[in-house]
Amino acid sequence: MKRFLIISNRLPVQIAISDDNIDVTPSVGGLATGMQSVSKSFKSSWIGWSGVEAQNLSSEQQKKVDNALAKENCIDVNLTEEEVELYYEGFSNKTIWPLFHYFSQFVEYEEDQWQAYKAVNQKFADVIAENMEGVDKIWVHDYHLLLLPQMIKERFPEVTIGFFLHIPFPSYEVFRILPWRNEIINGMLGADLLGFHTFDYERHFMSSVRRLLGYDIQINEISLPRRIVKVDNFPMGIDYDKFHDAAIASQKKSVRDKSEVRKELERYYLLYPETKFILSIDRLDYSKGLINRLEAFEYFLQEYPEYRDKVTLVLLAVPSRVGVEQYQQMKSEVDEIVGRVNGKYSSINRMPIWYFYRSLPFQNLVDLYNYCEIALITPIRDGMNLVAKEFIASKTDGRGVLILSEMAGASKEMSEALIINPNDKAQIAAAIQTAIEMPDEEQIERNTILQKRLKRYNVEKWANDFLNSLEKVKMSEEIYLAKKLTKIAQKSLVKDICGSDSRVFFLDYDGTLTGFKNNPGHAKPDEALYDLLDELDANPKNKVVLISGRDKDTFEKWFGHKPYTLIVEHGVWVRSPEKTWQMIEPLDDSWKESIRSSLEFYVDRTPGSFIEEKNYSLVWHYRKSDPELGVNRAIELKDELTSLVTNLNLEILEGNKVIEIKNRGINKGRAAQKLLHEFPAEKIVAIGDDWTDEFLFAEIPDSAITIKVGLAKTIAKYKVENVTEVRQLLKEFCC
Ligand SMILES: O=P(O)(O)OC[C@H]1O[C@H](O[C@H]2O[C@H](CO)[C@@H](O)[C@H](O)[C@H]2O)[C@H](O)[C@@H](O)[C@@H]1O
Ligand SMILES: O=c1ccn([C@@H]2O[C@H](COP(=O)(O)OP(=O)(O)O)[C@@H](O)[C@H]2O)c(=O)[nH]1
Ligand SMILES: [Mg+2]
Repeated sequence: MKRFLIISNRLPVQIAISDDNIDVTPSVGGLATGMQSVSKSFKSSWIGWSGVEAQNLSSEQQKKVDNALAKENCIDVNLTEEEVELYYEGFSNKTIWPLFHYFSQFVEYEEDQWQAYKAVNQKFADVIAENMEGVDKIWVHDYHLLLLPQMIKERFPEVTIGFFLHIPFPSYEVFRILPWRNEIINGMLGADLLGFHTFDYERHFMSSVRRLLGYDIQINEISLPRRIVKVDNFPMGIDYDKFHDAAIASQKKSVRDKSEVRKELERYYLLYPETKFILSIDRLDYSKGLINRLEAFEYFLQEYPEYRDKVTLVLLAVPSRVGVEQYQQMKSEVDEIVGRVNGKYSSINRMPIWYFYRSLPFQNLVDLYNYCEIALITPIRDGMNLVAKEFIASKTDGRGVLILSEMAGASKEMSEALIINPNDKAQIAAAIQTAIEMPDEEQIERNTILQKRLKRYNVEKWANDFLNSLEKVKMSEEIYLAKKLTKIAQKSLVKDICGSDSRVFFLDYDGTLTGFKNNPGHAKPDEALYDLLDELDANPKNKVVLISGRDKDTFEKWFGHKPYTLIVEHGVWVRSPEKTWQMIEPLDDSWKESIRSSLEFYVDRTPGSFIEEKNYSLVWHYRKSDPELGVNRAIELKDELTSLVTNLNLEILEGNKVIEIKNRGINKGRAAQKLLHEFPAEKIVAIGDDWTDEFLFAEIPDSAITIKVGLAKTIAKYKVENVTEVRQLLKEFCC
């Protein structure tokens, strides 16, 4: 049976060494808690860091660590103290983490941290390489390992790679700040499937790909020169039943078996039955918005004095990344505010904030979720936030109110919560009051909907969805590659062609014989191309037909002196060798003025775009424009032209970053048919890259050898990857 590998910086268990004892404890944080449930239900090994700095270990201890991890199906990537400092605390948590959470003021740009980041990603690739036996799929997680997909793809091109980002992907305007932005995007594009929590993160990523690398994107697929990468959003779920069942079981426990937390909460409640517990749980991280939460709570106590004796904020801050300065600073700030609020609003018996700086075992956590009436979750930015989901799952009688920041990925799926802006103290305070006063029926109504969704789209479903998509990507990749011209097929084509007595070669120009340039006028034929076409044409058995959307004057300039047949403007004009240009059929151009004014309006509003005028068509080019603006404007323009073109008997042709308006019914297929009528040939070859070439493939006889350049969908029989391969093939047809 095939194995698959899960890769993340932090393993689901953490190792602590004291004297000769090895302590294995579950890791804290959404990735580990969520994926832990997943890894148990699949046959997989998990590769990551155990939390121990390797150079402190004797070989005896390392052996013990490895054994302890092996029991959990985990494999250790040793990190040295220096690597932890530069790669984990450094580039991961001082550069990417703050930048991707929009804290650009905290971002460090240190070359040595970047170098360490690359080296550790490579180290992960090495450990993966040692464990590849029987592996056909690898699922890489999170921002520590953004370069890893490409590193694996280079070494193991056959293996299918999925990548999931657990934190936000920022808007391009923020991402572009990073000096190493291109390397990072390219690293991620080594994956076959890229997953994000929300559609917003996905579209931010796509925008960066478009702007930085200029790749073509069709809805959620990116066409790389040799591969397709699929991008989608998969909002991570939780192990719903685990929380829900544990909460039910806990309620049934006898006093003796109850957790300390539960006993404490119950005792307090007996004394002060009017108390509402407001729960706040997260890692102590500036992205989680602890400061603004505490300030909003303080504001609430100040502005709503009637509630002072009726609320207690249970604040659980889990220690995290304590080696990073901002985290240390924040700890002091939190301590200070908690002190201030408690100092100001405590009475002899009551303290408004119960503050814990530690992590709690699962059962205590569930009891907190289950017992506290309100959860106050106010991150400034958060990839997802599983705590919000766990709180709702642990509500056994449907009561409970969730106050959730609109900046958490989870808010996209949890609109039944009270959604707040984490920077708006007054709004948060008002939400606390609403939560306290919310009637039970309303709480139950909201939570029933939330619970149903969380139970259905749980973490297992999330992982299955991701892995199924990964499987499909593999399949569609196979379909894409299915038409790829193999060496064997090529040999037999060449044999076929060379054994025949007459052949016609229909060759598209841009994207087929030459690569694209920003300015179409610069995509001139080079000497090697002239030589190749001359050689092909020299054989009297061959007829070379260049068939293009280009205008007549350009082709006259470039190929007028050559003895090839030229068909231009998608089939308006033909020029046979040693003859003059002829119109294939009579056409009208009186419509141009009315269309031109529409196009000019778009040129004015779309910097970088321009109009190309041909004899019987007008073309709006947007290759040099902002890619997203260009696509949007193209949609608008098409929309605007639709009614105009029908009345004028025109049609719109959408090509590669161009929109062309021309007389209806004129296309390369029709022109090729006419030519074949005059010059029937034993063998017909047609090569093209654009979808306008699909007309050509469709209209010529079924026996023709049709070849698409690139990976896109086609009715052609074969695909080649690029201009170089086209030229190599034509060279072989010179026989
Ligand atoms: O490993 P640490 O440095 O101790 O940090 C803990 C984890 O924090 C981050 O969690 C994120 O993943 C959650 C699940 O997808 C998501 O709900 C949350 O919004 C994210 O912040 C981090 O992404 C993990 O890699 C860390 O292990
Ligand atoms: O003492 C604690 C507090 C929290 N958690 C877990 O830590 C995770 C936090 O994930 P979240 O997505 O909310 O944020 P992250 O810390 O990953 O940014 C949740 O699954 C919690 O159950 C835990 O294991 N022990
Ligand atoms: Mg072309």
